[in-house]
Order: sequence, then C-alpha cells, then structure tokens
Amino acid sequence: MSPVLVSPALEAARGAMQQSGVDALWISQPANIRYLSGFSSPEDAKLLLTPDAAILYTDSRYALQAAQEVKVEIHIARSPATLEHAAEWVQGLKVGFEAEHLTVAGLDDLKQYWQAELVPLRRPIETLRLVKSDAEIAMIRRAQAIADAAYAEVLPQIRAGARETDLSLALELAMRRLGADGPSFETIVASGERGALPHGRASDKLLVAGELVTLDFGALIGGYHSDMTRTVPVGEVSAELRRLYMAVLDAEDQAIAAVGPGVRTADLDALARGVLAGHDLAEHFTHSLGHGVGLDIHEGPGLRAASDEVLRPGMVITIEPGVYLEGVGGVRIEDLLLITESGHEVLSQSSRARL
Ligand SMILES: CSCC[C@H](N)C(=O)N1CCC[C@H]1C(=O)O
Repeated sequence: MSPVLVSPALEAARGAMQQSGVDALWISQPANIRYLSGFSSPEDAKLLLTPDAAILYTDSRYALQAAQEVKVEIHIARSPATLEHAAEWVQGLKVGFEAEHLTVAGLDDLKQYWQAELVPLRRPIETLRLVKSDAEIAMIRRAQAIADAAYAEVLPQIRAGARETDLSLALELAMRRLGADGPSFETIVASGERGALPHGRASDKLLVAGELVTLDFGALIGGYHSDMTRTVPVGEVSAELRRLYMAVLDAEDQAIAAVGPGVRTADLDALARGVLAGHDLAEHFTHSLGHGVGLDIHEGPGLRAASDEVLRPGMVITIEPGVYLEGVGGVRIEDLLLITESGHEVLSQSSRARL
C-alpha cells in the first residue's frame, strides 16, 4: 500500500472523487496523470486513485524515470497485466473513469478485468486544473517569457523574401536555446492569403511586401504551455488590411479591458464579437475568443458563447480575436492573461504592431 499522500492535487482529486460519489478514479488523460503524479511521460501511463492508494502504471521503458519523478506508488507492467494488478484494488468498488478520454475498447477491457461498478465522469480532474497554483503560474510565466524573448530575436527576420518555415524554425530554435523543452504546438506562420487559415502551419511560401503575416506560437516548460499570436505587416500594407488589423486590435483591447474575476467567459466572447460586428467583420471571426492554458494548450475555461464558466483568480487564459477572409488574408492578435484578485495581468509582453 502506498503511503497516505498529501499532495494538494491528489487531495483535491480525492475530494472530487467523493463529490462524484465514486470510491476510486481511473485516470487516462495524459495531462491529468502528469498533474496528479508529476510523471513527465504520461502518454504511456495510467493512474489509479483510491482513498488510500495512488498507483502509477507505466512500462519498463520508464522504470527509472518514474522512480526519479514520481512520489506515488509505481507499478511497472503492460496491459493487461496492468489491469490485472489494478483489479485487486478496485474489487467491489465504484470506479469513476474519464468519459471523454477512455476509448470504447479501453472500457471493454476494464469491464473484462475488473469486478467493479464503472461510472463515467466528465472532466473530474480538468475542473481542478482550471485554477493554477503559484508553482504552475511560475512555469507558465517562464514559458511565456521565453516565447517573448524568441519573438524579439526573430522579429528582424520578418521581411519580404523570408520563408514561413524558416521563421517557424527560427522561433522554435530560439525558444529551445532560451530554455524551453520544445514548442507548445506546431508553430503557425501564415502570410498573405494563407492568413485566412486560422491553423495555417508554416509552409515554404515566401513573404511578399504588402502582406500581413500571422505568427502563433508558444514555449513548453515542465509540461506547461504558453500561447501568443502577433500579426505583422511586411512593409506597407493596403488600407483594407490595415482596417482588418485595427478592427481586431480594437476587439482585443476591449476584451482584455473587461477581463477580471467574476466575468462570464461567454460575455467576453460576445463583447469581442460585438466590437467586430461594429466593423462589419463579425462573420469573419470564426472561432472562439480564447481558452485556458496550462498542461494542455487548450483547456478550460473556454471563452465561447456556449460556456457557462466564470473567471476566477488563478486562471490563465488567452484573448485571441481574429478575422479570416478567403482570398484576402487574416489577422489574429493573441495575448496570455492571468486572472488576479483585482483584475488581470497580461503575461505576454511582446508589443503589437501599430499600423
Ligand atoms: C494548434 S494550437 C493553436 C493555438 C492557437 N493560439 C489557438 O488556440 N487558436 C488559433 C485559432 C483559434 C484558436 C483555436 O481555437 O485553436
């Protein structure tokens, strides 16, 4: 039996377990496993949490790494031996599982190997991750500072003739050199008409004078992400592109000014959409205003119409309005914000272009 664990995250998870009316939790979502155990290769692990045990299951490739990183009990095995071992712990219990992360085959396996009542739960651990601890905020702050520094290094290279992939590589190299474990996600560099692709991966296209280029990137440290976007003119741009840019800047400014504890995320999304409607651009804002950032690049709270979430101090969110016009291009400006007791702090420090 593992020692009684006092990690705040595990304690909170046990609280969530009780509230959901289950005796144990079977965790398969990688960021949730990392959050609860500290294991840095959670894609190849599972976690079982009972009232008096926490067991990380991983395979022999990670035996040493797990012993170095993890404070909970470790069991080295591959499925189905994993499930056979866990079966002894869950016998006769009500076991919650993550409905959004267990495959149909995974659930079949649990039914085959366990004599337990299986209870689907929605986001049992993600809910705990919404509000970050001071240590988590420090990691995200560092990741963002690295992304800002990398952007400052690469900015002079954003000029006519530069290749999108060279800019993405330069950003990723600079972030690694500055201490990142890697990029947060595949860096987006979308210039000219490609700017109409919200997730336009860097291509071999060369930047042309008169275009806008959107760069969306982040750094990863200790599993924590940062996320920011800048749209930059390549030389002089047309009055139409300038109009698009100023409209998005206006939407971002107004949304950021409204961010604070107690604010409904759906209201922020509506506010930004309203600003863009005032510029006749609402139909071109085709995604949500933003999202939480932490161990996952996209996590709660969602800043979208269908969300009923309310901002709380300690949440880290993006504000990222954008407009996308096929055949013309696009603009997105994104900053990373920490919700504080009195309002917010903008964590991303890079200046935005003023056209
Ligand atoms: C592939 S991760 C993309 C990160 C980016 N900052 C982002 O979150 N978005 C870009 C377009 C909208 C938004 C999204 O919802 O993906």
